[in-house]
Amino acid sequence: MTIKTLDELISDGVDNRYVLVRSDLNVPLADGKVTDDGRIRASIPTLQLLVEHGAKVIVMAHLGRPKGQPDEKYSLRPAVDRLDELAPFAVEFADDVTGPSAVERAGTLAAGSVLVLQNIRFDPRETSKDDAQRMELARELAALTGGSGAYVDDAFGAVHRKHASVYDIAEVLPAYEGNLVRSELEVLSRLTTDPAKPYVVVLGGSKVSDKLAVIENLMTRADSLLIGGGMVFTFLAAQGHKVGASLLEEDQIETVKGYLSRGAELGCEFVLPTDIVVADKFAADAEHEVVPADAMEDSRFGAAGIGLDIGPDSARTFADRIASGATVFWNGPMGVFEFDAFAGGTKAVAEGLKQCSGLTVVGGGDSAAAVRKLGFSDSDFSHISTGGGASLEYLEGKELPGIAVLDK
Ligand SMILES: Nc1ncnc2c1ncn2[C@@H]1O[C@H](COP(=O)(O)OP(=O)(O)OP(=O)(O)O)[C@@H](O)[C@H]1O
Ligand SMILES: O=C(O)[C@H](O)COP(=O)(O)O
Repeated sequence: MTIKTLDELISDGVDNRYVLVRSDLNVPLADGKVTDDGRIRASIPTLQLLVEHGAKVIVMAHLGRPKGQPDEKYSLRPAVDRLDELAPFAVEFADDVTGPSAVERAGTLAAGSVLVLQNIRFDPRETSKDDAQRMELARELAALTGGSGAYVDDAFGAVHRKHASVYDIAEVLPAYEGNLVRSELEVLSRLTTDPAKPYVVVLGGSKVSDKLAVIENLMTRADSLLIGGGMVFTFLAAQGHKVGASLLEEDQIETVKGYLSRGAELGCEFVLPTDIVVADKFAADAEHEVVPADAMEDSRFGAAGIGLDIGPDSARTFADRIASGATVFWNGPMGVFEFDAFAGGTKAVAEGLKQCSGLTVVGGGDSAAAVRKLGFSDSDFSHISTGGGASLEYLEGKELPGIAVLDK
């Protein structure tokens, strides 16, 4: 690979030059306030370096999945306010993408200043499947730099998206890899190239079918795969157990059966929970009880019971396995951690990673938010990835468009 680095851009000289940076400021919000600012913090070092070297920095970022038009609910304003609070430099905001506000503010931007554009996904061309549409937007974005700027991709969380601000822009302006993208790739490559053994992978969360593909790839590398969260029930169903009203992807049961037998052939052990916390409803104040994983419908809620966390015995087993791993990758909460009663499994897994002396990597927006919400700090782990889907697609061995284009 011959990807140009941020250091190369800096040494070429950025003083008084426009640099368009793609950052991932896609953070969770509640009541208009940022509830986990991990991604914002992670985006600061690259911006700061450019500011210190006198660049005129224009940041492109998205928040959520608006439908290609302005929608106040998805305004980047709260994320930008938080960036302004945290960063050692002032941050301006344009309330459109390439409209009059962006053009005016970019035109008057001083050297060593940062301007963030409104949610790039307010423009339907950003995510368009039509190459010409995306390229048209990319050219408008490049025009904000007077046509002679540079592009830096620092949005690791979005490198798996073939979007105008991630992909096409790199064909219009000289393109460089931001330091966040570089450090993420460095750590993740240690999970795919000769990881120290035992290599333990912990998967949970609710996006079951998204994560099944990663299992296929990791089975050939990991020594054990610990399965929790909403994924568990498709695995338990594949073993012939009833799972009540829990999250279940019936059309994936056959695939999972295949994984279970292939895992055994490859020497990759699937570790499933032996007990489950079953509730009467999906709510913080739900009635709940712990039942064996192979007899979920024996709870007092019968077939209406919903599995919302792994049980305490499973949590202990998982934590012990994790603590004695040499390489651990974790994606996806073990239960509905947003409700205190169902956060036990996630907390135990995070504790296991904290105790582990090997390489510990947490990937996934919700997983990162979960560990912080549960009182853990970034220093309890070797690395908390800012990428959810991006880190999974990397581990699946898929080509990441945002990286591939930097190598063109
Ligand atoms: N048993 C369960 N039933 C239903 N939902 C669950 C269960 N266990 C965990 N979840 C939910 O899974 C969600 C997180 O899943 P997700 O797959 O999005 O995780 P992630 O990969 O860390 O996040 P992201 O995709 O944002 O990077 C949480 O909101 C949690 O409440
Ligand atoms: O949250 C993420 O994983 C990234 O910000 C990408 O967001 P997306 O899945 O909406 O493209």
